[in-house]
Amino acid sequence: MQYLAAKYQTRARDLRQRLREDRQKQYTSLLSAVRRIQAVFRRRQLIRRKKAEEARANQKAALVLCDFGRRVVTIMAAKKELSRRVSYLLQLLICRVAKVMCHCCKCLIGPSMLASDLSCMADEAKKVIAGGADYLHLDVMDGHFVPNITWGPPVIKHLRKHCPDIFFDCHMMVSNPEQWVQEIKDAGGDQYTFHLEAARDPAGLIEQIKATGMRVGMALRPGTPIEDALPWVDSVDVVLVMTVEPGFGGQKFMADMMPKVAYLRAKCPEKDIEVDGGLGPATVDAAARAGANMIVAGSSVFNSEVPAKVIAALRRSVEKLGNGKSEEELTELPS
Ligand SMILES: O=C(CO)[C@@H](O)[C@H](O)COP(=O)(O)O
Repeated sequence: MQYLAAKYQTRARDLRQRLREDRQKQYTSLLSAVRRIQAVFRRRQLIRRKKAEEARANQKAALVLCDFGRRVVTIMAAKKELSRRVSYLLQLLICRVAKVMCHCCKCLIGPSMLASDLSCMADEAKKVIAGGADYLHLDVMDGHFVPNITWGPPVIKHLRKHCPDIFFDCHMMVSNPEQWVQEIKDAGGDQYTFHLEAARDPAGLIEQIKATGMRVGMALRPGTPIEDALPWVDSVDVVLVMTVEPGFGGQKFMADMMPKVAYLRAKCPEKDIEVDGGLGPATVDAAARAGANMIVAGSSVFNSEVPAKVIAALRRSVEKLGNGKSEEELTELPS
């Protein structure tokens, strides 16, 4: 009996020992797997940080070059030695030579609902959300600041019920932007973009918008020089550079607005820069190269049989020409 008990005790001890060793082995291999994964993440983070630092250094040098070039061109244009168009082209060239590109701002695509079939706005919104839209661009027009009327807070409020999660970027083409801040917030707006040309007290308006918790956007008509916006750029979240005269969809993209975008990108490497008007797969490259990261597109998205394809094409352009991603890192085009 004693012999048997001793035998089983020894066996049980051996078994416990083996179990302990197995657990130890499993734990060690799990630990080394976790360490390997951590190392990969750390390496990726380092590469990303290095790229961002390089981009920032390039942009600083580019900014000095841009500033100098633009000053010369502006002085010449003021002395009527250069036409406005030639001066813009020269500025664009200066920005290009200065390699104002590659930023780390996330690419966001916002279909403009103005181009949708407004008799079934909610379904149209759901269609582009399913197609990969990052946000919806909602053009509020009052028939005074622009020669067209669209919708206001009540329509936005109803749309919000159908699309509870998507970001609403409200582009306020109105003469009195101070009047609608709270209404837009209450209707479900996430971003309030006012036109600098319409604001009586931009600093006060920016504070008013911020107090509601909405993101602040500042839009510029094509004729407004970028210099007019500089005092407010640091206080807003997004600068919207209009690439058509505001008021209507389906207009021709104004490539001569790109120096504004490039200049702004060089000055503010981390700011969201939005472009709006005439953007589609055929025109987006110029905007992406100049440094825009938020792309509003109406007709090109809603007139397409497959909006998801257009949205992906716009995104790829910004990722490639703006973020400097390699071919393998780009968003895949849907089949
Ligand atoms: O704000 C506006 C027009 O004022 C834009 O949002 C347009 O709605 C863009 O439409 P497409 O030019 O892309 O068709």
